[in-house]
Amino acid sequence: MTVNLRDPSMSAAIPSSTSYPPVYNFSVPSFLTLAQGKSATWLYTTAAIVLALLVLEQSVYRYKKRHLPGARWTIPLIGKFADSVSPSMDGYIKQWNSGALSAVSVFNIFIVMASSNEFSRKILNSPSYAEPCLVHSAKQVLRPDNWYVAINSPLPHNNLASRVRVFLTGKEHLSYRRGLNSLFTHRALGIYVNIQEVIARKHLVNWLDTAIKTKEAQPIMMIARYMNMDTSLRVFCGKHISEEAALEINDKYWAITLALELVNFPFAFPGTKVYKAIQARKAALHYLELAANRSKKAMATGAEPECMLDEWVQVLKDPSYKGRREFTDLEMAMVLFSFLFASQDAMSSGLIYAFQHLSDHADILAKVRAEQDVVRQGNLEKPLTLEMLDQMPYLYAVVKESMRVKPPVTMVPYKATKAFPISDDYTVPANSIVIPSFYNSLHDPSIYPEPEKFNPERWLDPAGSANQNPKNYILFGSGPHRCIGVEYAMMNIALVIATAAVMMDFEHEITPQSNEVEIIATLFPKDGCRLKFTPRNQQ
Ligand code: HEM
Repeated sequence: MTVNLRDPSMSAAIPSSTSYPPVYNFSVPSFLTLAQGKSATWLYTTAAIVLALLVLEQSVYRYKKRHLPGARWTIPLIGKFADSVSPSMDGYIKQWNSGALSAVSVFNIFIVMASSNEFSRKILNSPSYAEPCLVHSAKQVLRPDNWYVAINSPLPHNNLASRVRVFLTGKEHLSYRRGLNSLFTHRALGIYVNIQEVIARKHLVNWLDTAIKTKEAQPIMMIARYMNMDTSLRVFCGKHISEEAALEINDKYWAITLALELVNFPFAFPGTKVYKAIQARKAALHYLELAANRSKKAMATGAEPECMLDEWVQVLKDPSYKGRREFTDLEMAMVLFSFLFASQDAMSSGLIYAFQHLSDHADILAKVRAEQDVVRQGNLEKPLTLEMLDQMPYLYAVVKESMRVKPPVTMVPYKATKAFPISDDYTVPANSIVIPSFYNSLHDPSIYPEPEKFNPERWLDPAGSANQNPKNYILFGSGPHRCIGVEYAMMNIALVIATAAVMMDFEHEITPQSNEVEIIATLFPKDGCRLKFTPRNQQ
């Protein structure tokens, strides 16, 4: 991060009240002197107040920062706003490497960045001191009238009816989340894997068709995002959502990704990014609500669950289910939307880098294929099942390693709800943002020798340092808010690359931007990962 420090000596150049205003050599009409005298006083007062505020701003920053690494002075009013507008990986790495804890201020919001595994885990596992917090635009997109209020005001429980619950905190979060866990059981994943397989094949066939026509490499960024969205919507809603609706949600969802900047125009006026994102959310919620309604009707006929909604409706009907209660269509839709919100960018990033890593390492791709041949017993059309995936340790090592090298989510903002004594010599001031970062944990050379190297083998040795230090693999978070979709996410990325590996060959067109990272909510290769596909064995 570049530090554009304002020269502290500049404050000395501000004229003192004794030398200002300068004396002019012309006479002032008498009717103006009174007004001039008043405005001069007003000017002095304003200047004094501004100066006092600027001094106060610096003092508060210095007081909160104490000995932590970080700029000695904060840029008045905006702090490191410029860095947050166009974040760069190099900038973040510099910040993380400046210390296990470091300080930064943006628009007078005091931020403590934690880069070590110890401190990052401590933040994630200290719910009585810190809780997740979303950037302002995310609150607006996720419906400010629900989850945001849910966290900040002690409303009676039944008033929480139409809120996205996954970002709740404390006991309410725990009990709500326990209910959602039933959507990711082994039984449920068994239903999803069939859907994922069908959707992945459908999209990969389309990728191949286009490639055969154009005979050129194409960036997979947007087509992979679409595959991912289609998969999520089918897994969540099955046949209760139409092709057209899935397409519309996908088209509009990009507006949501683009709105997830740290700082956005504060009002959602038409034309602003946040406005477009809110329109996209409204469209998505409309279709998801319809799907919830259709699922309830289908399950009432005694049909077998075919998607996440069906599974949920079925579980809720079970008289022995502890968290049994009614969920409105809108409530269900909002939970599904929060899953989309939590997963679309992270999953797309994970998937795109998995393709990039595999196409850059022919030897590793060959091993993935060899494993596929064995488990599929030579039948490459054979649909994958959970049991088959369980027999693919190499494939899972590839997925795990790909996301270690390029973690989709590098940090998660939390807020200190009270003074948080994070270390022996530093207490995070109450109401500061405190950000656990994952990158250094995942690139620690003492745990992952040659950390930049894509080396799936490191996960195959149970006694190796990678497997011996599972706490370092903090990619999905830790503690009460750890990602609820871990298994599902791993399974989906594994399934897509396994299917792609058996269906086609892919060649990476390396450009000067291939190894540069673009941060759009999550990490992406700057050139969108340009791949040339050909049907396998038919080059
Ligand atoms: C590669 C894909 C994914 C990555 C890297 C990822 C990463 C994360 C991370 C880092 C967190 C925050 C954890 C914390 O604060 O300790 C999180 C939370 C969450 N994730 Fe994921 N995630 C992924 C996929 C998914 C999927 C597929 C779903 C759902 C279908 C999902 C749903 C959620 C939810 C609901 C939360 C909030 C949990 C809570 O507050 O209790 N994620 N994820």
